Amino acid sequence: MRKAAVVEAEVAPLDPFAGPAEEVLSAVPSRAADYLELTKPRIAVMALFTVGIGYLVGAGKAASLTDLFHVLLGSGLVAAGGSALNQWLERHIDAKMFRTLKRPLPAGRMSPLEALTFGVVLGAIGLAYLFATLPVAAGVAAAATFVSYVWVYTPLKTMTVWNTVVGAVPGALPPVIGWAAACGWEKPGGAFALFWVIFVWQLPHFLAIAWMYRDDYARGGLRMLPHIDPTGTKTAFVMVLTCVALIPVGWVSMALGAAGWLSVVGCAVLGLLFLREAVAFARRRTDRQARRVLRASLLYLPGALGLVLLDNVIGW
Ligand code: HEM
Ligand SMILES: CC(C)=CCC/C(C)=C/CC/C(C)=C/COP(=O)(O)OP(=O)(O)O
Repeated sequence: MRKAAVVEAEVAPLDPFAGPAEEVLSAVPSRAADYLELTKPRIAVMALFTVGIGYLVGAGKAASLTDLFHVLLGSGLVAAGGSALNQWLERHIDAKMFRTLKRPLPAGRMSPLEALTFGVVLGAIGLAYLFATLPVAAGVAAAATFVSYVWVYTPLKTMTVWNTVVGAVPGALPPVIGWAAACGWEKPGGAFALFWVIFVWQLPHFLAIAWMYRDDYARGGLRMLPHIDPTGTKTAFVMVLTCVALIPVGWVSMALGAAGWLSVVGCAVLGLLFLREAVAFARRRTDRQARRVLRASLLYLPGALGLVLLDNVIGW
């Protein structure tokens, strides 16, 4: 009995914000819940938030609810399809890791063909929808996101610790999809500013996760930085360095025409709060502190991007 309780504790995912959303998910009929799980809904929601910010900042006063709807729907389908294909490709790896073994494929609740079909159909419909309704640049950016996430980043996870830097490219492209939906190929400076914020943000975000699940990743044969850094000093160093790089993002965004003074000050404050958690991790490299860094990352991103949007709305 005691042993079962210990295994259950190991299997349970470390969820920074476990709460009512879990209850809602578990209330959904299991077939639908399996399809939903295949789309990694929480990451998708945050990614769509960044798509929306990209569109609204890019479009400015010319923003239209119709185009916002088109870009969110098309990107949502592409993101969902990409996540399903990521899980299809990694089904054998996911079966070896406690965090992922309850997913529909490793748990045997869904066949690989079903997941593959679901991923291809959603991805294709999403891309076709974006090309049909918005400037071609939006479809191109979404296709680049899809291909680099599924076919470049995912296979690299077992090959090199640099996979995280590669994975940060598709992670940072969603605001570019939004921007491209508004501006096409024009005014790329603002799109670059948003790309940069999210690119850099992902490194401390994921290194916290990689540290918490380092044994699990090793079991799955995935090469993450803690794998070659058992003491955590390198992981902490990169985490601190990338949090420092987040402090001037508001200023860079202003210089590139995507934000104003509110973002300069606000992003610096948010960056310092994030940095404080990373520095605490550098001092005490515990799972508990890594989880605090993850939680800080999940507060930083909506906060910083929300400020950038507010700055733009004030300027309209
Ligand atoms: C290199 C890129 C990234 C990697 C490898 C990564 C990986 C992960 C993993 C493995 C989790 C689950 C943590 C857990 O089970 O406790 C997670 C959580 C999360 N990630 Fe990321 N992520 C990346 C980028 C992003 C991006 C671009 C976004 C959205 C803009 C995002 C949003 C989230 C959110 C909202 C959560 C918390 C929800 C959840 O636990 O499912 N991540 N990330
Ligand atoms: C079109 C559009 C909006 C696309 C979204 C692209 C996006 C948000 C990519 C996320 C990047 C990423 C590497 C996430 C999770 O890692 P993982 O897949 O390694 O996580 P896992 O270990 O849970 O499988």
